[in-house]
Amino acid sequence: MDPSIFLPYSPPNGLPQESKLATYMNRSTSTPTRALGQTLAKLGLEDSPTFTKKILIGDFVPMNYFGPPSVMPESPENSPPNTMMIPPSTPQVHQENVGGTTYFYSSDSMNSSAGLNASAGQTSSFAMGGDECLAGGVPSPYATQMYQPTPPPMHLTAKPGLAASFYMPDTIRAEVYQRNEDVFLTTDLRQYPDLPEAVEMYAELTPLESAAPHALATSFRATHRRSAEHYALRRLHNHSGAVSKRLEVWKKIDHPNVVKLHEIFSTKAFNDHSLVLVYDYHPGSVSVQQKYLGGGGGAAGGDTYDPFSNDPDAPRPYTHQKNAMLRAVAHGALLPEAELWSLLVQLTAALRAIHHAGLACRSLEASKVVVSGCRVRVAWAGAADASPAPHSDIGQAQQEDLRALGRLALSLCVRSPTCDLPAAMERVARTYSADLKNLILYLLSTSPARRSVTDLMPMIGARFYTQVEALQRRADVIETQLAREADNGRLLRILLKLGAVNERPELNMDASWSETGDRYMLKLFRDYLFHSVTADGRPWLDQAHLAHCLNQLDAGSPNLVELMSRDEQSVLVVSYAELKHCLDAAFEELMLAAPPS
Ligand SMILES: Nc1ncnc2c1ncn2[C@@H]1O[C@H](COP(=O)(O)OP(=O)(O)OP(=O)(O)O)[C@@H](O)[C@H]1O
Repeated sequence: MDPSIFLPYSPPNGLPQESKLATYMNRSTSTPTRALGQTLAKLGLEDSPTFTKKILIGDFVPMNYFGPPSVMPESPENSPPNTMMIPPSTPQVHQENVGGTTYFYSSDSMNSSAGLNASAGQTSSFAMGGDECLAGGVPSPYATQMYQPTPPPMHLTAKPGLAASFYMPDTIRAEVYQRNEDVFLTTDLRQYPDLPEAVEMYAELTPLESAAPHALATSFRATHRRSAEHYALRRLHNHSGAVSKRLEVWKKIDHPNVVKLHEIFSTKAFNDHSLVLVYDYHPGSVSVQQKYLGGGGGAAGGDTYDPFSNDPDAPRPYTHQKNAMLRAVAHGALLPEAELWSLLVQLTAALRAIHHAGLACRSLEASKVVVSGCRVRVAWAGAADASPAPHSDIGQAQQEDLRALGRLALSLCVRSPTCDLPAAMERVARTYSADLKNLILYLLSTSPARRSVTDLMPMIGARFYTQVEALQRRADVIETQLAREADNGRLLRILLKLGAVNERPELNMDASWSETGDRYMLKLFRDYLFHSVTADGRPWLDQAHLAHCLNQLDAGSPNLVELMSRDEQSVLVVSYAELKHCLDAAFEELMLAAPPS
């Protein structure tokens, strides 16, 4: 921020020279004290016992955190914090002693409309969005993009309310944490003594599956040595000979339902001639096989019957009535139809992209489709194409992809990796809609007529809109949470700055650095934020108040705040704009002294 935007400060007369405030005022040449609202008269600090080292908030307990409509800066970065309020003359600082406490304020500010936001309890808005951001009828572009509304006052003990107002819903958080956790999970690498430390630019190889003897391919999570990004590596063992040119086309496929292929290289790091395909790593992914057809809950988890078992004692599907089917859905044995459509819509979208690129998937099976959250992706895309296959007809392979999708859909319907076709179709007919049955029949068709993935669209029909709607709703929820978290990140950055400045034992051999100049003001502000107490001396913890004050600081609001010295002898009335300037200046000083990163 340009320091010239601040008016020069003329030292007041008669400050108690021994006070820290005087030190501050004498040293600071850039930060004027100004603007005290009418509400000063309401201050109820006279009764403060002088012997206690605490900052009373009594009257400061906010009835409403939003101050009166006030002039907002055009932008915190490039505009003066309150040019519209500051008269062009040098402000005169006055002091007044009330009950042993000295207040400092400027004469010009006596007529200021800016109130002591926290103490006044006024009901108008220090607006946080929309039209409320208008200041004196002038819309502030910065104000309109400021923050989520400050939540109503809530105390740190009120957990349920806090969770709703400040933190993201548990479901989203659990999903995020699960993904974060995934990349920290490590396998006991002693089980893999032959694993190289690094392969080309990839290190920290962690097998994604247990090692199978004589496997033709293995998969790893790895970390890029330069970017530290995680990638999924597919190693094709003993791959000698040419690499298909199709892999270059696969690299160009960038689709949300296809795991992206980035790089292909051969290596001898595994003591053979391996070909390694490098893909995006999607933490928390499990294969459709694992999620729906393998271990875990549901029919495939072993707690339900195999409807197509040859065992004559096994329950036959046709003996079950419709309500038994519905019960099975309710207990997770059968997949709800909506979930099936979601999987199918996403997989047809993937096939559409692959086929339009003139490629074929060739490996659309349950173990090669991965799910993370609601997203379904074709994994190891192109790996089946790694070796050139001169005799393969791509059109034929695409027809086979559609049949593979039909088989996968059928397996999901009956929750079994293998099934007898007529019996499975009968079950689909009894359990699911005719549309789903017809789609599967179409996909499984062996008719010589060439079918295209785009033919599937009319069969999916309105279900496509349901999927779009569901995705949009999810996006809405996530965007709302993102907005909150963006605010939290912003507040964290201010706190980090404050933390770096406050109580710093020394800077550039100056042991009093954090106690003098601009930093003294920041120390008092920190006390006001975190160490306020109630009238009877108990800690006053109100997260909404903290968030509100930090927001005002970040915005450089012209609203005023009272900062009391620890000896309670002085009260400094200062605007958030000034505090912001102090913080920026102090932090810049730190940055200059810090070694280059
Ligand atoms: N891009 C990816 N990001 C994250 N995890 C993935 C990715 N691709 C696959 N996985 C996960 O890696 C695990 C192993 O996949 P892989 O295909 O090697 O399994 P597999 O069934 O053992 O197959 P194969 O026997 O052919 O190696 C699966 O749990 C799968 O969910």
